[in-house]
Amino acid sequence: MASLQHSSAIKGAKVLMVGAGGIGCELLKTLALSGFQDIHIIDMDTIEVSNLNRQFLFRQSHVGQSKAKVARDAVLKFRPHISITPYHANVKDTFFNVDFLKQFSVVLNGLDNLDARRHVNRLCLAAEVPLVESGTTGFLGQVTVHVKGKTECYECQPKPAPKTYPVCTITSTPSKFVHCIVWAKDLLFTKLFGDKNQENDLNVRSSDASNSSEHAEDVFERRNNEDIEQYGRRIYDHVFGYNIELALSNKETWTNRRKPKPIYIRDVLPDKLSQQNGNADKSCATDDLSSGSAMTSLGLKNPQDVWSLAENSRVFLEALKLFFSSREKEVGNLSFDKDDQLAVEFVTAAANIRAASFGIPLHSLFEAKGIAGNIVHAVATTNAIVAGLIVIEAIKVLEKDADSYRMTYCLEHPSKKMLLMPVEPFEPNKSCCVCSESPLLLEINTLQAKLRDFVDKIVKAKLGMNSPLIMHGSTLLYEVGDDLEEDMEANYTANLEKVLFELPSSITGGTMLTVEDLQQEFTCNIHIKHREEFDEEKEPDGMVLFGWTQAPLEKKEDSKPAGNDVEISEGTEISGKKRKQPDMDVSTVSDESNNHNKVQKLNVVDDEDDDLIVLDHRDIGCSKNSLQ
Ligand SMILES: Nc1ncnc2c1ncn2[C@@H]1O[C@H](COP(=O)(O)OP(=O)(O)OP(=O)(O)O)[C@@H](O)[C@H]1O
Ligand SMILES: [Zn+2]
Repeated sequence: MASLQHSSAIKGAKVLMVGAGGIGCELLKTLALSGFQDIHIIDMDTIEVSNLNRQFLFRQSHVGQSKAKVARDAVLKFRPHISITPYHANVKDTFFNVDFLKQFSVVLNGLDNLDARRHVNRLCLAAEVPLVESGTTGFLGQVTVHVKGKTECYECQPKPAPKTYPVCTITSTPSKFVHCIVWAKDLLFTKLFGDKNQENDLNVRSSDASNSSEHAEDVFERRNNEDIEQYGRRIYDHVFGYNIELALSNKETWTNRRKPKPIYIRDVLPDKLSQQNGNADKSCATDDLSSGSAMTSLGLKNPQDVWSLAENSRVFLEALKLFFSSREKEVGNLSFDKDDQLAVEFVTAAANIRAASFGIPLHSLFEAKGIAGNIVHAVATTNAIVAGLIVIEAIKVLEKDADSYRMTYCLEHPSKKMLLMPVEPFEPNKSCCVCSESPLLLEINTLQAKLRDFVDKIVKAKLGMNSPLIMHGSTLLYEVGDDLEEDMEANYTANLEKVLFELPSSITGGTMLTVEDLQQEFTCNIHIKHREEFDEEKEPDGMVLFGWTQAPLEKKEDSKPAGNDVEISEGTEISGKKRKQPDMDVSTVSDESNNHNKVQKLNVVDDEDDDLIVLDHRDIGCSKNSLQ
C-alpha cells in the first residue's frame, strides 16, 4: 500500500512504458494497481500465440491484435478510471522525438533489444527524463535507474559482445555442439537456401580442390535435371564426407586433436530412400499438411528424442527436399529463423551429422532449437519481480530520492537466502561518449575503407544511430532524411562509395569527425587514426573503435573495443569512483567468496557449453533471445 507521500507522487506522474511484452504486461498491471493514473504505452508488435503463456493480459482471441491496445483494454477492465494511451508503433519512429519524451515524468523500459534500448536512453538523456531500464533472462533479471548527471546512463557500461567464434573453429575444428549449430545455420543453411552470393567459408574447400574436376564446379549449384534426392545426397557427401577427408589431409591440424570421421550417405542409408520413407514422397505435395515438416513426414514425433545418425540423415535429406519442392520460391532468400520448423529440423540434422563426425554428443531438436535460436525459456515470476522493482524505482525517481536509487539484480540461486541484490548506481562514466562529450578513437585504413563501411560498421552498428549526419569541419559528408534535395541526396550516395581519403573533405589520420543523430539529439566526435593492418580473425570489421571502455586510451594500448564485456565487480574503478557495496547485509555478501562473480555474471548466462550469452542484447548477432 503506497504511503500518502508516495501516492501524491504517483498520482501526479505521467509515465511512458516502452514494450508491452513479458515485462510490460506485468508492469502495466502493477502500475495500475499501485495508483498510477496516466500511462502511455508504446509497442510495435501484435500478439502471438507464443506470448500467451506469460503475457497474461492477452488471450487467444487477441492473437494478431496490437499488444499496446489490448494491454490497455485489459487493464481498464479492472481500473476503468485511469488514462492509458496506447501506441502501436516503433519507439524509433520520428513521432517519438525529444519533445514527445519531455511530457513524461519517467520512462520505463520493458524492451527486448539493445537497439531500442540505446535509442530510448538517448531520447531520455536529451529530454532529461529519468529512465528505469530492465531485462530478464530465465531466472536472471535486472532493473537499473538512469538519471542524467546523477547516475550512469544505459550506455556508460559497454555491453557484453554477443558470443562469436573463430571462423576456423566453426569451419574446421568444432569441439562443442554449438559450433556445429553455428556451422549448420550460418554456413550450410545460408549456402543452400539463402543468398548464394554471400561470402561463405564453406565453399573454400571445393575451390581448393581445383585439380579435381568434380569439385571445381560450384557443388552447391543443383545440376540440370538433377533429382532433389540425388542433389541432397551429393551435398551430404560433399560436406560430411569429402570436406572432412580433405581436412584430414592437413595432418598438423590433428596432431593434438581428435580426428573427425568422414561420413558418406551410402554408409548410413540405403540407396533408394524415397521408397523407404513411407509417406515421404507424399510430403512433397504442396497441399499436404505435413509439407512444412520433415519430422512429420518421417513419422518422428517427439522433439525431445535424440535421433540416431540414420534418422538425422533422413531428416537432412527430407528437409532439403521439402525446401526445394514445397518452398522453392523462398530458396535463395531464406535466412535461419528459429520459428521456422523446417529450418530448425534441417539445422538440427546437419549439426548432428557434423557432431557425429567430430565425436561430439548429438542433441534433440528441442535442445538444438534452443541453441540455434539462443532461447532461454522465460520465467513469468522473474518478469513479475522485475516489474515490481521497476515500480519501486519509478516511485523513488518521482520523489527525487536519489540516495535510495538502486540497481537490483535477480539472482538464480539465493545468496544467504536472498535472491535480490540491490546495488547503488554508478556515477556517470566520464568517458561515455553518449552522456559525456568524450571523443571516440577509430583506427581505420583511410586509404581503403569507404564511407559506406564507416556508416554501416561504426555509425549504425556500433553507435546505434538511425538518421546519421557526418561532418568533417564545416563539410557535410553524409546525411539522411526525407526532406533532402535530390542533388544533395545523389551527392551523399556518391560519397558512400568513396574511400575516406578521397572524400570532398579528405579523412586522414588526425581528422576529427562529428557524427550526429538529430532524432536522438546525440552527437559524438570521432578521432581518426590511420592504420593499415588488421587481424582478420580478431578485427573482422577492418576497423576498431575505442572509447566505450572506462580505461584511458592513452594508458592502455590494448584497451578493449566497443561492445566487449566489462566485468563489474566491487571495487572496480568507474570514472574514478569506486563501486559501492551492495545495500544489503554486507557481511553476507563479502564472506561469500564467489558472490561478486554472481554480479559479474548478471550480464551473461552460462549455457551448458560454457558459452557466454548476453542477457540484454537479444537482437544482435547470436545474442540471447528469451521467451519472456
Ligand atoms: N523498437 C521497438 N519499439 C516498440 N516496441 C518494441 C521495440 N522493440 C521491442 N519492442 C517490444 O518489446 C516487447 C518485448 O517483450 P518480450 O521480451 O516479452 O518479447 P516478445 O516479442 O513478446 O516475446 P518473444 O520474443 O520472447 O517471443 C515486445 O512486445 C516488442 O514488441
Ligand atoms: Zn553514459
